[in-house]
Amino acid sequence: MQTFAALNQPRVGYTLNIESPFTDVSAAPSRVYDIVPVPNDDFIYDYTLQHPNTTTWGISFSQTSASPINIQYQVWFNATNTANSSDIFGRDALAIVRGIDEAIITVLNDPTAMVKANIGIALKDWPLIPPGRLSDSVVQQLGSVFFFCSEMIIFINVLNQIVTEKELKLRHGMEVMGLRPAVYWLSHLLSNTVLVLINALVTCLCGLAFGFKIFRNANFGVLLIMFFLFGEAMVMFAFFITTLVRRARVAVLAGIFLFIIGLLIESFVFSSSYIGYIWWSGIIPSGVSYVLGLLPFFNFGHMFLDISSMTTGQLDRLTNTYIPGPGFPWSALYSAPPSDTLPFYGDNPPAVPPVIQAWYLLIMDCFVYGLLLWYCDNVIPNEYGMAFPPWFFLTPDYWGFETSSAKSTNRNEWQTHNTSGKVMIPIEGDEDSDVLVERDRALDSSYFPALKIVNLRKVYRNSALFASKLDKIAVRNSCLTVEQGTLLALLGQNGAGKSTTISMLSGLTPSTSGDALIYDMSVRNQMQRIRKIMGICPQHDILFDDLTAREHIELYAGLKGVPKSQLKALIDERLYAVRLHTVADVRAGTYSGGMKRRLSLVISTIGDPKIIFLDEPTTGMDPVNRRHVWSFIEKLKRNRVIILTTHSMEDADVLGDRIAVMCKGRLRAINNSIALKSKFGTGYRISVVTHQAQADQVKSIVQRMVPGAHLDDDSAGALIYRFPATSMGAIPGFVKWLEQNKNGLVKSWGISQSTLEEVFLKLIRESSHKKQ
Ligand SMILES: Nc1ncnc2c1ncn2[C@@H]1O[C@H](COP(=O)(O)OP(=O)(O)OP(=O)(O)O)[C@@H](O)[C@H]1O
Repeated sequence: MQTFAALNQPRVGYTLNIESPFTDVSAAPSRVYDIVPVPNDDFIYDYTLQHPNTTTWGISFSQTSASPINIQYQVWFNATNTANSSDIFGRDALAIVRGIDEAIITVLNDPTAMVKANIGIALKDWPLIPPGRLSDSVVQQLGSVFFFCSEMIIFINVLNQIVTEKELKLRHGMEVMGLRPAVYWLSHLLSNTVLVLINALVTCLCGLAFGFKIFRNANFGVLLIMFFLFGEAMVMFAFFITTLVRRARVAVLAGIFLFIIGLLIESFVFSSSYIGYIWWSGIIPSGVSYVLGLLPFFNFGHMFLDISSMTTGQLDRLTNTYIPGPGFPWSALYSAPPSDTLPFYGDNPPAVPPVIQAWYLLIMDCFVYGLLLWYCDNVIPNEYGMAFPPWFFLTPDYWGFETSSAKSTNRNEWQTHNTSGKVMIPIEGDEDSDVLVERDRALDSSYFPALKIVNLRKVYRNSALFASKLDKIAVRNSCLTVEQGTLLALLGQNGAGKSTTISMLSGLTPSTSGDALIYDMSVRNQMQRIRKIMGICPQHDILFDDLTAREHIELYAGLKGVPKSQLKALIDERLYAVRLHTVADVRAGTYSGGMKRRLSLVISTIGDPKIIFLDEPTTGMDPVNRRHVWSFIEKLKRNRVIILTTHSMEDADVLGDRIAVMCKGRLRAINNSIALKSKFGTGYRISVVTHQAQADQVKSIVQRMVPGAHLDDDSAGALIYRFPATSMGAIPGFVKWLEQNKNGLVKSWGISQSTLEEVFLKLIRESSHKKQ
């Protein structure tokens, strides 16, 4: 055998271990050997039965006579090793037989050996033994891929869920109502940590139930923590990615892309120990493994390989069989896998780090992605363009240490800052006198009502870098004031700038220039404080389909810090007020459009806000419920400021203490309903029915009593007059005359005032003729 090994060494690398490592037949081999001598034939039988699939072939020599020496040998092939059976019975068999023959002839030709031998070959069956567990080798080779996939389901779900909340503006809705970003992320982290833990536990228990060696031979805690840390690192990785995308569809696609990258790494790198350990072989610069350590699936694949090679065993590339590993106790975490479970690169095993390092790297991944999430979430502008500057973490405001300017506003300084030297929109020749008065009031440095808007302007830029003709000026230097206890109704066509005004005042979008003071707090730098006293009913309902009306109120009451003891009474009272009490425990996803609006309205009133923004709150409401909502809003007015935008003239007429009409981003008119109707309306319409013969007489009386009266219609004694607003003073006397002559000169009469709708249409018509 020595001669056989020596002759074949240059060809196939076989070496003979003179000192047999096999003395105890039940001891498992601890590494891959080449050719080893064993005590006798029985040893081979027993060994093969106890350690299936660990040998390919054996040779048994026997001496049948002493003189001349007869040597007989039998070549036994392991028939259970089906992977390359054709080689064993074909090419390999011939090669081995030829090799042994050459060795014997060499020995016989050695004059010093004095050996005479006949060569005889006999075939013998290898003991038939059950094949090894196929499933173990599959787990060894594909386990990291399989278990990686189960974690990726959570990863993609996190991406989809968070970006959907962003897309549907649910997150911002909650933030405007007082939710802190840290609380938002922590709640997601907590719920996903529970999911990850359950997933890790189920994976380990299933692995044990199916009897995979990696689960039976490794410490349960080690596996559980490995799956858990991997899941957590993937969740943090997903959180970070959500800051970079705005659409749920893009997020899912990004998730699938990363899933495929991870899958490739797991299946091509870590399913083979030869490639899996190459990072520590010296062939690749050592820093590469640390950079790759930023990918959670790299660390997971590495650790899975360590554990599986010490539990399931190692694939012997020579014999294509698995050599069982020594197992993976907890203590094995602190050292590198034994070198005989590692592949060799040349003559050297790789310098693999301790197994626990993969844990440390996974924990590091959690912190790195947590930091990136925190930074990007603050710096990357949201859907509305709000973002902190890149150095936000250096500002005391961010950390809650309010600077004196953020704590309280010096009214004089604020006023000077927002007016002097600022570009004011030029006053047009025919600017409405009320608008001019309103502007003066806003610029008055001694007048500070609950809400004061000065020079507020919003330009939606077409390009982030430079101004262009395509920029959209949504609000043109608005100046407005609103007293506490009043409701200002904002009217305007689609695109007039109403929602943009509300968005700037509620901190959803930053203003381009100008500022507003809400109870002496600036919307530019004191939004956190303003949010504590603010409620908003946004234009589009921000509701969770799976929550009931009651749960919505509980959620927002929690954010607003409403005491639990007041919660039940609050829910009952508010839901009854808008007639949602009968569906308090029904999921909001099943509500009609009008019901959703009413729930959004109720939400905006939670926490006793001092200022409430209602953006088209009555859209889609039937006349009955609209009246309930009117009386609810009417009651809310006391001690508050309410800003209401609407397309319903009725809403504005009934609720608005003052009505402001916006056209193309500019304030065109502002006053109470009666004054607006008088000023912009067509005045009064009076119809007088007389005898046809006396019509001329009545006409001359009207012309005398109401000089500006305009006859719109005259048919068969029915006269329809339009009295301009300027002739208001003459109306009482004329009405008196009509009553005195009723049943005489006058058969009957009627009077009606211009509607707000007529006023609105007139203002819009006039505005469309003006140049911007
Ligand atoms: N995010 C945005 N990017 C670019 N332009 C915008 C954006 N939001 C609004 N605009 C534009 O600004 C103008 C004012 O829009 P805004 O939504 O404030 O009008 P509105 O009066 O509330 O209209 P509606 O009654 O339809 O709600 C519109 O021309 C609109 O197209």
